[in-house]
Amino acid sequence: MIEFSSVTKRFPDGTVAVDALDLTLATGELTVLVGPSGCGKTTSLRMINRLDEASAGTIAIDGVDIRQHPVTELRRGIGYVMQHSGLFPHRTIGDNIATVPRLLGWDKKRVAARVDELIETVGLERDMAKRYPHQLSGGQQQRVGVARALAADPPIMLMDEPFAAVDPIVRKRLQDEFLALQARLGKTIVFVTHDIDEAIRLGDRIAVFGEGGRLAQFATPNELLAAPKSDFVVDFLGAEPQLKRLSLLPVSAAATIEAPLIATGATAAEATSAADTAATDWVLVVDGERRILGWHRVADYAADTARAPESFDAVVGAGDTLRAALGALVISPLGVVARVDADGRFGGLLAQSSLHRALS
Ligand SMILES: Nc1ncnc2c1ncn2[C@@H]1O[C@H](COP(=O)(O)OP(=O)(O)OP(=O)(O)O)[C@@H](O)[C@H]1O
Repeated sequence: MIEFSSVTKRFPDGTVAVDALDLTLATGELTVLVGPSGCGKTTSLRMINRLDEASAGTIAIDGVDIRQHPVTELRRGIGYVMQHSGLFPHRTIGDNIATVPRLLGWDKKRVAARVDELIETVGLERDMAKRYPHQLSGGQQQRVGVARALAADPPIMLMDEPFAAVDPIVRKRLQDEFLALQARLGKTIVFVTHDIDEAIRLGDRIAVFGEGGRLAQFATPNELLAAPKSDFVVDFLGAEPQLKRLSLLPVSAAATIEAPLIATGATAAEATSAADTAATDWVLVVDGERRILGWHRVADYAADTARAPESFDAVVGAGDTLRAALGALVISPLGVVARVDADGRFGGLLAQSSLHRALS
């Protein structure tokens, strides 16, 4: 746990970068500090590893004031990923990653094994260890930056806009990989960005900073989008907060509605009864494994039970988000989306009311 208590940072020229910050960052969570330029995010981050010293207040890690230990000891437990990767340009990738383990006096074999392991962990090729930073793409350099910060397996990681310098497609890939990595490693991460969408994607919790280094709101992404505390936060969240919420919620978060299902070869009476129960004028046809074969209007089916079903493509997987469900819903001829499991078996129907209830 990292705890800011009434922390203020005033620079010698009088600039108040952080103003009376109270903030508790939970162990094992990824907390994002987000806000407009100059609002004190980086300064807050740099105070945790004492690259900047607080002018007033205290910062404690697991209940111990960070000033109680020598700085070198403090930093040993804190990985730091800088904007633009901050790699040493004249050292190879391997040597860059090995920086902290060597400082800690690990023997050569252990350092080499750790470098190999980390290069793979962050999704690079092993032979890249011999290259120099300028021989890598921006995205690859950022991966090396992450590997270097992870080298001594610190419990805490500070990340200052680590993915800001790469294009949106690479950024999204790095974010996905990083989320998968964090799911495995469970580090306590403090992540600075000015990009609210990145904050929403990555954060377990988000601290929104306002002008003058004051905390505007601290909440989970869903809480933030559902109940922004001030006009400033509303503005900062940007357009379509409800769509952003849908992209955070899994399909499983929405209640399903009654589904008019029939098996192939069902009688007209069975189809009518299924449709009546679900208050529809159509039915979905499933096979013996509950895989969707298509749909019929009940009236058409009653006239000819041998007719081929219409195709039904409005389908989402259980692991998809409600935003994907909404995308499928708007092009669904029946105004519903079917949830299916990994084997394509029917798992329930969602309608607009399902999404509405999930958001309210
Ligand atoms: N060494 C310094 N001396 C004086 N003022 C500083 C110093 N470092 C930062 N500041 C000021 O403190 C304020 C907060 O800066 P900080 O870098 O923490 O903001 P930020 O939210 O991280 O901004 P950005 O997103 O642009 O990086 C700014 O007004 C900045 O100009």
